[in-house]
Amino acid sequence: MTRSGPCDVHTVALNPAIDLTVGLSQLVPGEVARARSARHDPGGKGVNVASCLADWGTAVTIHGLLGLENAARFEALFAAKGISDAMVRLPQATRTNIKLLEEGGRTTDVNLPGFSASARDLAAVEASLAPLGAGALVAISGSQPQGLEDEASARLTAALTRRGARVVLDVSGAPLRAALARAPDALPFAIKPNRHELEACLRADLSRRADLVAAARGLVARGIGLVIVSLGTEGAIFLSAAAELQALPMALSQGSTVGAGDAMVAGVVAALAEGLGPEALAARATAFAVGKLRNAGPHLPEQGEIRALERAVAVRPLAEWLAQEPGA
Ligand SMILES: O=P(O)(O)OC[C@H]1O[C@](O)(CO)[C@@H](O)[C@@H]1O
Repeated sequence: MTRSGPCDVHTVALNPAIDLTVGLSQLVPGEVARARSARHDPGGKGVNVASCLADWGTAVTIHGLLGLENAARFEALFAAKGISDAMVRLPQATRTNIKLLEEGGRTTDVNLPGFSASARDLAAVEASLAPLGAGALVAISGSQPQGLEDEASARLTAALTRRGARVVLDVSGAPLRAALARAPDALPFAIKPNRHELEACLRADLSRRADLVAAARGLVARGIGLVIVSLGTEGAIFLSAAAELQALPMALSQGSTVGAGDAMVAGVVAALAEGLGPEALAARATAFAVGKLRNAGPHLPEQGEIRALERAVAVRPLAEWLAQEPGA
């Protein structure tokens, strides 16, 4: 595997998780379910992003917080994939999140709150990111542990942005709202909410395409370089000052959808690191997400398969998608 990338690439996971994926024929709430299979994978958004980037051949360092009690599973992943480990250890256990995967691919996630962290722990993560400035690309992903202020990810983003790093931020809820409330010189370079997360953050109904696009354009006008909204089987929209695009994946395989969004973030980071233009970036990000569906755990298929998927992604002007409002 070739290592590539003129940029210095990093990810941040403040609240990683071991994903316990339980295979069931069907989930019926309130009834006893007999599991057909179970597997444990090191996960959490920042871990998944780092793992997919490493599979692609990008040299990557992971930062954030990790429970000392069950760190071995993560350390084994980092060692196997050559991921540089700069995570701060807490004398606790990393959470286990439950993924109930039914035949046909429908997944129900039960995400636990995880360990508690303090302002001092966040300061230790900030210290590990302190050397990063211009030339660095940093993906900050996932929820924040209990004990940290809603501002935690926004604060890391602001410091990195002010030093000239580009931050790709994939958080939701109050942490996303806090990051978007910042002054233009402290905003992330890119965000990737799904439609529901953007609606919750902006407290707006964005079910109509026109409203969704207007909201995304508003964020670009405020100074976010790249706004990506993921739309499940409808693909994703990509808006920047340079281009407005929709990328539509080919027929999807029926694997667990867990981590597909993280793979998309990894694809965005890989594309930015390689200096790809907007169309190629949209195709790369979508191919990573589709490729991830084919694999259990935080793993991408090999490069050749991703490049074939990339060629099969349909990227078109956003105006075409906008003109086809369902029910209009
Ligand atoms: O940090 P959150 O929002 O609780 O999400 C964590 C979950 O998301 C995933 O990263 C998938 O996106 C899982 O690996 C993990 O269990």
